[in-house]
Amino acid sequence: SHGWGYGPGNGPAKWCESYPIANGPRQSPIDIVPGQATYDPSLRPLTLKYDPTTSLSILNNGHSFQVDFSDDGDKSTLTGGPISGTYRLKQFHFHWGSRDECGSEHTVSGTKYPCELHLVHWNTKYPSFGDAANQPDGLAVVGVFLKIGAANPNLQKVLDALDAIKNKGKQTTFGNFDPKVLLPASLEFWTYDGSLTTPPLLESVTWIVLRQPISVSSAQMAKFRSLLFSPEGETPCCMQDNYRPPQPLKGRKVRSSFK
Ligand SMILES: COc1ccc(N2C[C@H](O)c3cc(S(N)(=O)=O)sc3S2(=O)=O)cc1
Ligand SMILES: [Zn+2]
Repeated sequence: SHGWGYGPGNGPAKWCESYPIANGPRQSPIDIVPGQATYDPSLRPLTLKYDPTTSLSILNNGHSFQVDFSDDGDKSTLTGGPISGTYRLKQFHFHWGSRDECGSEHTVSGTKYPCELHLVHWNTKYPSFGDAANQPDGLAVVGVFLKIGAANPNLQKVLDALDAIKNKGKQTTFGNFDPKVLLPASLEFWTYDGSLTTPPLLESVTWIVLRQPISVSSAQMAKFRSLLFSPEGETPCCMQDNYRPPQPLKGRKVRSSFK
């Protein structure tokens, strides 16, 4: 079937046809304008406690690749920041461009980064991820920008696994990985109420976008682009430009954890 994607016929401009919430009041991503963000001293520091024994597998889902975590306990959690309660890590994935000048979903004063990491967490006040994903405070996604610079050794284990999941639907085991190694030194952040940036575009995400990027080399970016959107046996289609452009702010306030 003609499922959603990032091509001319099924890309972000068309998603509203099957997902009318695409034009909703709290869509993501957005352009973050630091000068218009409000410093909020009531925001607590972010606390990310990840246990490498919860990492399970790595999957090419046909629109990105994701590393999945076991979330049947509170071993890998997000607390603090703008959220109350405990959110469990479910998966992380990336969005990237066909070239180093584009690829991130959030932008900063219009600046695009070549890649953006999303760490997806769900609110344990709800019985399951699926329930949480349909609640206005159900999900919290930590966004991390990747900036071209020195090769990032902490990315290499993830990138080395990509040869095994080249095509849509391929999955392989991916144990003993601590996603904390993918975080920058500073956990200063911007936060705002938003949505999933892919269908079903649910408006259930508290976004927490870190101010400091991590590094990635151009060669490492080429590795991301070696993945395929297409299943084995179909015409190969490089996985790249899998990002949604910034959406209207519609009166939302962006808060910062820093002055
Ligand atoms: C209830 O229906 C569902 C709820 C959530 C999902 N997911 C898949 C999405 O692609 C998606 C996109 C995310 S992003 N780019 O961080 O905004 S996070 C995320 S997901 O893993 O939560 C699927 C079905
Ligand atoms: Zn994402």
